[in-house]
Amino acid sequence: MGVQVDIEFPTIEFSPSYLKRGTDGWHCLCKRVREACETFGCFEVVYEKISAKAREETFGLMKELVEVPVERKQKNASPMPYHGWVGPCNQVSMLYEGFGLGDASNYDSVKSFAQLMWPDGHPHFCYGLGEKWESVMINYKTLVRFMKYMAPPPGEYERGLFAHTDKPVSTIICDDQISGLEIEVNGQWIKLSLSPSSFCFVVGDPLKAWSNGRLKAVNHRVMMSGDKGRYSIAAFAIPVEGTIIKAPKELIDEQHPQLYKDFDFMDFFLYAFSDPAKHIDSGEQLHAFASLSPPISN
Ligand SMILES: O=C(O)CCC(=O)C(=O)O
Ligand SMILES: [Fe+2]
Repeated sequence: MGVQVDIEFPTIEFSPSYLKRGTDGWHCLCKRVREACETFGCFEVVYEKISAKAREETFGLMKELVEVPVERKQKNASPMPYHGWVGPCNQVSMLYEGFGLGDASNYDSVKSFAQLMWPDGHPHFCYGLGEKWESVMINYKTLVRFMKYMAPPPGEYERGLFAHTDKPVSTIICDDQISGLEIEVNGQWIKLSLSPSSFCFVVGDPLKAWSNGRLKAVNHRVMMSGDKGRYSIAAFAIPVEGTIIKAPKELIDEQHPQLYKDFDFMDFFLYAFSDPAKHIDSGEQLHAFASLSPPISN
C-alpha cells in the first residue's frame, strides 16, 4: 500500500494457512489484527482468493449501475441511514453517488435490488453476493454500498466524502485502484492506495464502544484529484435489530474503567444521522451519545 508519509501502515495477509481457527498462524493473525485496530483503527487486508477477474467484473457492473436512469436510482430508497441511493448533493459532495444494498448476503435482497435497477432483468448482477458471512461476536447483516466519485475539475483536489468515523460496526472497502481514500493518523492525512488484491478494514464507532475504547475508530475521508472517476464498494456490518453494544467484562477493570453505557445499536445509528447530531463532529458522536462520566470500574 503506498502512503505519503513515513508511517508503517499495517498490511496483513489473510492466507488460507492462517485462517484455521486455533492454529499458531491464526493466533498470530489475530494478534496482528488487534494491534492494527488498536493503533490505526484500520489495516490493509491482502486476500488473494477473490480473483482479479471477479473484481473487474464487479466494477464493470458498477459502471452499468451508474448509467441507469435517475428515476430508477430513486427507487433505491430507505428510511434507514446509509441504506438508499444518494446522488451528487451539497450535504455529501457534488462528486459523490452511492447505492445501498441491505442484507447483501441474502440472495433475495440482491435479486430485488437488481430488479429495481433493471426491471427487464440483468444476466449477471446476482452472482457472487449471495454467500452467507458468519460473525463471531455480533450477529449482523451486511449492507453493501456501491459508490462512484467523479473526477474534480482539472487541477483541483476536491472532497468526495467528508471526514467521518463509521457508524456501522466495521467496514471493508474495495476500490478500482483509483486512489482517493485518506485516513487521519496523528493529525496528518494519509492517502491509501490499495493493491489489486487488497481491501481496507475500518473499525467503526460501535466496535470502539464494544472494545471499551481499546480499538480506534479511524477518521477517514475521500479526496479526489486527477482526471479519473473512482469506484468503490463498502461492506458494512449492521447488527440485527435489538443488538446491544456492551463491552465484555474481560475488557473492564481498574486500569480500564467502563467508558460507555450499554446501548442499542439502532438507537446510536439513528442518533448519528439525526438533526442534533449533525452539529457534532463525526468522531465525537459516540462520546456525546454514550460516554459515562465518570467511567465505571468493575
Ligand atoms: O469510498 C471509500 O473509499 C470510502 C467510503 C466510506 O468511507 C463510507 O462510505 O463510509
Ligand atoms: Fe467511512
